[in-house]
Amino acid sequence: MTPMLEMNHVSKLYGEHHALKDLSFQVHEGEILCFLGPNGAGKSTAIHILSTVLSYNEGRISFRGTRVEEQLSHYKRKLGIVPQDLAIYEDVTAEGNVTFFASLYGLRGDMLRERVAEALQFVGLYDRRGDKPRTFSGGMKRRLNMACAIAHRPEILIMDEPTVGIDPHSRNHILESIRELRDQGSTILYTTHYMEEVEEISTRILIIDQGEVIASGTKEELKELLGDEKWIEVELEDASELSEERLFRVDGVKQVEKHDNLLRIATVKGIENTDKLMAFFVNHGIKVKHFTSLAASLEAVFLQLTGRKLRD
Ligand SMILES: Nc1ncnc2c1ncn2[C@@H]1O[C@H](COP(=O)(O)OP(=O)(O)OP(=O)(O)O)[C@@H](O)[C@H]1O
Repeated sequence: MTPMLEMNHVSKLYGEHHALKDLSFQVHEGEILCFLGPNGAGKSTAIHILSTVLSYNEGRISFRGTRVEEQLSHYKRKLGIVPQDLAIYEDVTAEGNVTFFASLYGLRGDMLRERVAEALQFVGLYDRRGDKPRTFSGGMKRRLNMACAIAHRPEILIMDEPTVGIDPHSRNHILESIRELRDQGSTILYTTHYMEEVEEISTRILIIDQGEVIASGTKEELKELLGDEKWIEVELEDASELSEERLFRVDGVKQVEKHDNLLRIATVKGIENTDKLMAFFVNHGIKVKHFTSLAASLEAVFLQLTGRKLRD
């Protein structure tokens, strides 16, 4: 089946720096595809290129099999974009904001009024439609930002970290709205560095690091990459005396990543090695500040693939 949207071997350079390196992926109809990656991974760059506000150096982007550049105005009408930075007018009512953006997509008359009301209801701001965003909380502004992007019923909704720094109520509202939109037939591309959100809403995930896709799949498929590994995180008071080589003598230790006084140790799942690891530090007179066993999470997958945490 032809993918809805496709990036093929796209590279983006800032001077000598590759923000995207030969990035390829497909977005299929009806999915919630989440881009997960640390700050600077290239998520926003990819989103800006797909939104057509940023050029790229190499590669090809297609919408339903045809190059985007060959159908630019048609493609743009199918898009809904929720940018990372708020794009709303603080001194125009909520209704005025949504009306303005929806009319840019060609909606007029009764249809425009209906869709604006529907979008405001959808994000839970209908009762505040006559108020100006300057009186809104950060979460309400984010929800209004979303209403502006959905009133014209886009086929594909692109959201760039839409929940950064907002209250839990608005965050939950946005996440629930995304699932509902998908149930109504929309396709969603969502970027975040919050793995909890990815766990909650994704139907598929692309893990991006340093401008490259390093893994993709459903969360279950990605967790299978962990195989028989279990990660343990240990914070030491002073790791300068630690011999990493000796750690490998502890049964089950497969990999050790050291960042100052923080150790991340990959061990074989099932071997009861936490006691032995603790004993190792005690026997070597190394004080342990924290000792945590990491759950089989997307964070652990990222750690296994890169040796770093998502938010290092
Ligand atoms: N205008 C620019 N000029 C130079 N370098 C840039 C520019 N925009 C982004 N970069 C670099 O490109 C890389 C990718 O940045 P990008 O903003 O796409 O990452 P991101 O994954 O969206 O991160 P964040 O979560 O912080 O938004 C980073 O190394 C960044 O420093």
